[in-house]
Amino acid sequence: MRKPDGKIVLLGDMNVGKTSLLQRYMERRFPDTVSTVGGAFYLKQWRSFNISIWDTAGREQFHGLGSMYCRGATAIILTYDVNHPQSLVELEDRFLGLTDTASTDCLFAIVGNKVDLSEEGAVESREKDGCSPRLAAGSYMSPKGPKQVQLEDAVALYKKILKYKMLDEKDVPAAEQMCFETSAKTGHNVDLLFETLFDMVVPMILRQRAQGPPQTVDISSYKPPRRTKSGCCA
Ligand SMILES: Nc1nc2c(ncn2[C@@H]2O[C@H](COP(=O)(O)OP(=O)(O)OP(=O)(O)O)[C@@H](O)[C@H]2O)c(=O)[nH]1
Ligand SMILES: [Mg+2]
Repeated sequence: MRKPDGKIVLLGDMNVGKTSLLQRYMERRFPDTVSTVGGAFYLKQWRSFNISIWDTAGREQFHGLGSMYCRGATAIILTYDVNHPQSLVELEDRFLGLTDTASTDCLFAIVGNKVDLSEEGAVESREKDGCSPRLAAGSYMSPKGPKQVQLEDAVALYKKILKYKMLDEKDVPAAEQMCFETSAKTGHNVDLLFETLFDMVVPMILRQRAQGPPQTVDISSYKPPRRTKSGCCA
């Protein structure tokens, strides 16, 4: 198997929907999932490039593995559940530190999943199904509450990440471009998320290729200087 050209890693608390997002994108469906053990990956061919996408376990007991999965990552998707504010807090408290092993120019996307469970998301998906928005907005049809985490909260986290990584806002993609709200259930924004990242990862792969392999010293070709009589070691 050819070595992948780029690596994308999904991180985030358990139950936020990392596996579901990946399956929605790769398999075009929303199957029942079981909580991930360790990690698993898919290979995606994007143009002429092979990109590996790693799904990781959010459960605390697997936390130690996170930084291993992030090693050399070209992009990291930090995932939270828009209906659980604590899952956004966990991204900063528990997951950001795991990304220290990623590539130095690693991209970060912040993804709020399960928007279909909140009022706005629910109305949106019913509109798509042909229901009138007026009816759909009626309380008897919308037992769902408002979204608990706003997009601005994700944007604020993105800016904190830049600070943590000591990156300048003008050198990286804008927060508005890198914060997404998705639903693995309806497919809302899922293709947009992955394909935006693939398009951003490709120039990084090309840049890394142009720089060539890391500079190393070939000790097999090293010839020690010949000792002479006049030399101090003679
Ligand atoms: N309504 C709704 N449910 C979702 C969505 N995404 C995932 N779920 C459900 O949330 C639960 C957890 O989803 P997973 O994809 O297994 O979550 P995970 O982040 O991979 O969890 P770990 O593997 O334990 O880290 C499952 O019951 C999914 O069906 C979504 O967009 N909308
Ligand atoms: Mg999972």
